[in-house]
Amino acid sequence: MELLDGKKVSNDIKDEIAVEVQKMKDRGEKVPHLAAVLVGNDGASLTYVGSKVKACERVGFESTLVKMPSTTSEIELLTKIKELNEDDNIDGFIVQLPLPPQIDTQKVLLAVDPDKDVDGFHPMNFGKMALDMSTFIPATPFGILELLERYDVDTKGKHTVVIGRSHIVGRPMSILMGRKGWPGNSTVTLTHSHTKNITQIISQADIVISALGVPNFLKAEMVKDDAVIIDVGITRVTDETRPKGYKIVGDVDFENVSKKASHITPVPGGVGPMTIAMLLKNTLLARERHHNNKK
Ligand SMILES: Nc1nc2c(c(=O)[nH]1)N[C@@H](CN(C=O)c1ccc(C(=O)N[C@@H](CCC(=O)O)C(=O)O)cc1)CN2
Repeated sequence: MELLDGKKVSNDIKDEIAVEVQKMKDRGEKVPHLAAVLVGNDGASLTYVGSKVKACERVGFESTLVKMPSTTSEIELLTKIKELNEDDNIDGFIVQLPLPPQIDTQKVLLAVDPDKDVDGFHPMNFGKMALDMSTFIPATPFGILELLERYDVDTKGKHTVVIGRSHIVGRPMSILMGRKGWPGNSTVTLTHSHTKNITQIISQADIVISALGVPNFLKAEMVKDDAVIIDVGITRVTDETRPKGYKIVGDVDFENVSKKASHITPVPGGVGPMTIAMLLKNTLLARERHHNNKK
């Protein structure tokens, strides 16, 4: 079994990006600037935006964290997005999800300027992705593709089973794995809560990508020998013995599934850190496009 070490690969990617940023500085160019909008004080979201800001510092990007109270109205958030769209200093920005219930997430995602949409969630970018056009690919699926590529995992003609059809992971992942090229050229089954015979389908998969958010859902007896296992589940489970009072658990029973798998991502340290690294890659792309458009 080979571990798909997202922590290591994400550090490699950050080092590569830092080199590009240094080149920009040497040419006297402005460095990329990412803004992150956080509405409310959900603990996990605070951790994730904190990691995004820290990652920006590490590679030499500028960053701006916009914190808004959990009582923020939809119009207040849309006004802030308009400001960020119009701010020439900001190359790309994200609105951390999930949003509080009084805000319509779809309206918010539609309001983001597609050229600054480094999350790749705007329908324009999502559509371009589905049509194989150059665009911002959502960071988590993008990170999974990068891991498969860097570990030279063969995806051509393989049966990939994606578990979960969220707009952030499952849906884009299913499109990307079926695309022409590599990683891709896979035959994809997208499964969800209404899928019949899901265990039978999973047992036929060469590659399983689980984005369900149910701790230890995927057991060893459900997967075939030598399957590639990608665990996107990140659930916080109370554990008083830990300094933070919780531990992070994936969808996969790692201890037993790893004995059967050819490749597997750990949780933590797998797909999560890759999400941050690929957001930086998208921001670098946004900066380059922004710079070229100004010429
Ligand atoms: N606007 C967005 N919102 C959300 C996204 C997103 O891509 N854009 N994805 C997730 C959360 N997410 C990034 O925002 C994210 C999740 C997990 C990690 C990560 O590094 N996890 C660590 C564990 C960290 C911990 O909780 O202590 C790991 O797996 O090793 C990074 C980013 C939903 N919202």
